[in-house]
Amino acid sequence: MEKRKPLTTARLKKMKQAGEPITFVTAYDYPSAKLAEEAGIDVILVGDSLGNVVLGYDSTLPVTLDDIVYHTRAVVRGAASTFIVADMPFMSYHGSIDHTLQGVARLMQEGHAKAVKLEGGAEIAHTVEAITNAGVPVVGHIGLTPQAVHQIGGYLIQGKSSEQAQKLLADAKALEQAGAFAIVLELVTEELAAWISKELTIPTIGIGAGASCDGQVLVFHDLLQYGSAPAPRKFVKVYANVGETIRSGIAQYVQEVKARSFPGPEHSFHMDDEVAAYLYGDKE
Ligand SMILES: Nc1nc(=O)c2c([nH]1)NC[C@@H]1CN(c3ccc(C(=O)N[C@@H](CCC(=O)O)C(=O)O)cc3)CN21
Ligand SMILES: CC(C)C(=O)C(=O)O
Repeated sequence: MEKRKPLTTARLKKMKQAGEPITFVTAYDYPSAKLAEEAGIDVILVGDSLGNVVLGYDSTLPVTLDDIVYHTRAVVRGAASTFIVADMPFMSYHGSIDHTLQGVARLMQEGHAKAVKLEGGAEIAHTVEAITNAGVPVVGHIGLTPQAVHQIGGYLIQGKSSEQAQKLLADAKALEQAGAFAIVLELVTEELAAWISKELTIPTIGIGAGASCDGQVLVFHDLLQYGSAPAPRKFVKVYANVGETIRSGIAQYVQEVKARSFPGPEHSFHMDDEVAAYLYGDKE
């Protein structure tokens, strides 16, 4: 495969200016990251959707900083040439700035991420600014912010009214002003995403936000139907059915072991004939 130039935050801004779509996908371990890199993805996000799709929780709230560090390390080993963003988990950036920066430091120094992502708008702009001032690139995330699911009252589309839409635009601008180099727009209308994308100089990365965003992001397990993810949501397109491939592969293995057709002679190791003959008592 052709070697690509390493991606930078400056290059992402140029891609927006040039109208070149930016591709993000989540990944959480070595093989998924390696495959994403080989497939030519621009950016890998070690999202806290980890909690849902890999750890089996029913929300992202139980995910810890340790979880993200551990998985980010594995992703970096699998995709050493890809720009990797690590999610700041629930409650890891709402205490003191010192506490927040300690968490950011762990994601960068132990996880080897190149950037971090935080959910929230104008109310966290000062935090985004402090992280940026420490030399760490930040991705914002507005619209549906799953860490606030209990406040929002569900995984609902955001920004449908004109007041909400104006607030989300103001949030996006506050994040840009605070130094964010990209903003994820999650589950907002296509119209609002188009408006925000036009008003910002930094790229917008949409998930359930329509085609006018500067880039797109999907959860690995959703687009590949890998594992126990529920029926695909409206904003997901299924590109492969890895879960079915895995299930049928294991089912065939089970069936062949039960039938004693695996392992076959070609999978087995053998002694020299004389040694075998000796052991079987054919000693004369
Ligand atoms: N597997 C997975 N994929 C994701 O995209 C994802 C996660 N997990 N976990 C963290 C958040 C939660 N997300 C979600 C979860 C549910 C809906 C959902 O059910 N949406 C409805 C629309 C709701 C409405 O009409 O307002 C849908 O049908 O798409 C959307 C995003 C996105 N993120
Ligand atoms: C869905 C994406 C944007 C995310 O935040 C995650 O994977 O946690």
